[in-house]
Formats: sequence, structure tokens, C-alpha cells
Amino acid sequence: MAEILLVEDEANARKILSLGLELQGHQVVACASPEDAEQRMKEKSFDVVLTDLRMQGRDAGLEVIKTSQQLQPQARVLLLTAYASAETAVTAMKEGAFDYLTKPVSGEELAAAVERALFNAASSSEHKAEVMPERSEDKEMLIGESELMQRVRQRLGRAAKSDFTVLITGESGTGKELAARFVHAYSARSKAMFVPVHCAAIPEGLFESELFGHRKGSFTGADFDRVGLIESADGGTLFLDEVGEMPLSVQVKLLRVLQERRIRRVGDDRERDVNVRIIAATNRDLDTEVSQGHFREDLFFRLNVVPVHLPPLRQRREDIPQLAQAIVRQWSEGRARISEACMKRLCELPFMGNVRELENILQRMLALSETGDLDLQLLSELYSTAHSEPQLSLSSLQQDEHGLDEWMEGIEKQVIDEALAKTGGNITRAAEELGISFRSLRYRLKKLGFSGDDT
Ligand SMILES: Nc1ncnc2c1ncn2[C@@H]1O[C@H](COP(=O)(O)OP(=O)(O)OP(=O)(O)O)[C@@H](O)[C@H]1O
Repeated sequence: MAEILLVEDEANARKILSLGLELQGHQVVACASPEDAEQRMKEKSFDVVLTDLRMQGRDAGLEVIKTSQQLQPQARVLLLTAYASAETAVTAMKEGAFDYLTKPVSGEELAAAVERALFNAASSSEHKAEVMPERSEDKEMLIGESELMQRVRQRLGRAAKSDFTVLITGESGTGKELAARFVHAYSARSKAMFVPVHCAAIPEGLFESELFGHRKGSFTGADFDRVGLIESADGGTLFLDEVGEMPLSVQVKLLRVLQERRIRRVGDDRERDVNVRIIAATNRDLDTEVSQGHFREDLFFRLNVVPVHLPPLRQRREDIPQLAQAIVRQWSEGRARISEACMKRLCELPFMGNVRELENILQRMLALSETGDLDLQLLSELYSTAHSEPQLSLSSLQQDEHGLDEWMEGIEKQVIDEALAKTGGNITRAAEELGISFRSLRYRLKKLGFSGDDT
């Protein structure tokens, strides 16, 4: 049950919405203008503000959003719009609305939107976070007892109990895919498939048919009917890894799936219902991608219902011993040991490639260790060859004619160059050397302007 402020200038619509919300068990305060809404917001606290956009001949809903942000920052604002103008709705969401609904709104749509808003409010409030069930497998799946990791697990646990779309952000190797599997495993969909889609690995021309499937003969090479990845996740979870790499033409189609839960195979007349939960992940800053026109803003809002951020390993160094022990136990079947000095040094390393880099280092140490003991000497040998750490200091930056960004890019380029030289230009192996994923290296190569077809 929530406290809802309803702002609607048409008397009939106000009555119907009010009644609908009350029947769903909510407490409703209804008013007819932004001025009245402001007065009400001064009097009591609300969980959700549901406001019409067009009132009194202007976009008065935007004023309600502003007032709500000032007076009731905890409240989630849902915007009602009669004109399905995506532009206005997007403006409203930029201004701070949580979601928008197009009139006429059905009872179910309204209930779902309120539920999403309440869920979002609860999961962003750290105070209300619920504790995950303490079973030993939980920890093995997503290791880490740092405060940051505990919070991540709580958030994922809450997400698992709902069916909302989740957007996982974090640097490469922080465990985004593992986090998505965790949500699936603890959700009501756990018995159905978890289907990962690595968006960066699909060539642009094949994207649509990979995701949506196709009918035989719909294009050259389509020799048989094919079920797409979305349909194959029916009943389960579709994990869109590196969603920022999805071509714009496919983004618009994915938006439809999220809105209508229906798909059409390439070349097919028939639409099919699909029941999938979508979890997306990205190591890019989607806000920037949106502002540069590479990612659809409306899709970003639809994906970002439950945002979860995975912190880099260097911000939770206290997790390193537990992770290292678990990795070594798994890879050596419990036979190898990490010496104390080696563990201490591990805890100090920068780990720009996060948990994946830690895994890579330990695996290489296990391969090279003759006794099964992982000691400091072995780590130093390996680490100093793979990571010739540049001497970084403010004074060396000041001696340089460039700013920090260019300076850092220069270092990144140098290290990547070295890895490519060492592996004869093999990107997969160079990525391993650097402790980052293939996709991440490919992205960096593009960003840094390295030439070559395979980049
Ligand atoms: N908290 C954790 N506990 C145990 N293993 C972890 C944890 N985080 C990451 N890992 C392991 O680290 C490796 C990288 O994780 P994962 O592939 O989920 O990262 P990612 O963020 O999806 O990377 P990318 O963005 O490059 O795809 C995997 O082998 C995963 O099992």
C-alpha cells in the first residue's frame, strides 16, 4: 500500500484514477492543479506522485515534477500523457519523472507502474534493503563480504524477487554476468533458461535475426526457420551483455519487446507473445552514449528500472583474499596454497581488469608453480612482466604538455601496444595478458584509434 498524490485537472479522469488506485489498496489524495499539489506536498509525505502532463493548457506536469523533487525527493513521479509524444515524455523523464503512461491507462498498467515505482524507491533506499537468505551457495556464487558487495547482493536479491528489467553497470571483469545469473537463479524463472547474448560479438547485419529469429527464405542464407534468442529465453531470462553495443536499428525493436512483450521473426507476418525477463549490462556510460546519440534514450529508461552497479575490485580490496582463496581452491581442487606475503601483495595490486584479472594471474601462477605453493616470488615474476607499471606522479604529469586524460590514454596505448607485440597481434591473447575481456580490448582499440581490420 502506498500514499499517492494524484494531480489531474479533468474531474472524471480524476475520479476514475482515484477509485482505481484505492481499489488496489492505496491511499490517494487527489487534486486538480500544480498549485494545489504543491500545497499538499507541504502537508504530508507521498510515495508516488501521479500527475497529468497537460493541465490548464500547458505542460503543467513538468512543474509538478519540479515541486516534487524539491519537496518530496523520495517520491517517484509517474506522468500521464494523452499525446503519446515520446519527446515530451523523454523530457519529463530527464526532468526526473520515473515513468510515463499513455492515456487511456488500464487498471493493470497503472498497478504495474505504481509497483515498479515503489520497488525502485525501496531498492534505492539503503535503509530499507532486505537481507538475502544466508545459504552457503549464495556466497560461492557472488563472493565478497565487503560492505559494497553485501549491498550489491541485497539489491540483486530484491531484484530477483521482482520481475522488473535490471540494468547492471560496472567495469569489465567486475562480475556483471555472474550478477545477472544470480538474479535469475533466485527468481521465479530459475527453472527456465538463462540466455546470454553478447551484443559486442554479433555482427550488425545478423543482429536482428539472432535476436528475433527468421523465416526460411527471408534473406539469402536463411535456409530454414530459426527461433531467435529472445524466443529461446521464453519463460526465463534474457541477458543482454554489452547492451551499449547494440545497433540503433535493433534498439528500437528491443524497445517494442519491452513495451509489448511481443516479437516478430524476420520475414514473418505473425507476431508472437514472449514472456522474458530482461537483464542488461554495460561497461559504458550509457548517459554519455545517449547524449552522443549512440543509444536510444527511451530504451535506456526502459532498461534502467532497477539499476545495479558493480564496484571495481580496487574499491573493495578486502574481498581479494576470499576471492583468491576460492579461485585457487577451484582451480587446484584444493591442493594449492597462497603464501601470506603473496596474498598481501595481491591485495595491493591495482586490478584494472577486476576479478577477471585476479583469476588470470592466479591461473597463470598455478600453471607455473612446481610445488603448488603460490609465493611472492612467483607473483612478482609474473606481475612485473605482464604489467610494467609506469611511474605515475603528479610531477611527472606536470612535466608533460598534455592534460590527465591524454596522459592516461598514452599509458593505456603503450601497455596495449606491448601486449599486442608480445602476442604477435593476437587480440584474444593480448586481452588475456591484460586481464580484460576480448570485447573490452576491442572497444579500447577502437577508442584509442588503433588501426587494423580485426579491431
Ligand atoms: N563476486 C565474484 N565472486 C566470484 N567470482 C567472480 C565474482 N565477480 C566476478 N567473478 C568471476 O570473474 C570473472 C569475470 O566475471 P564476469 O564475466 O561476470 O564479468 P563481467 O563484468 O560480465 O565482464 P565483461 O564486462 O568483460 O563481460 C568470471 O569468471 C566470474 O566468475
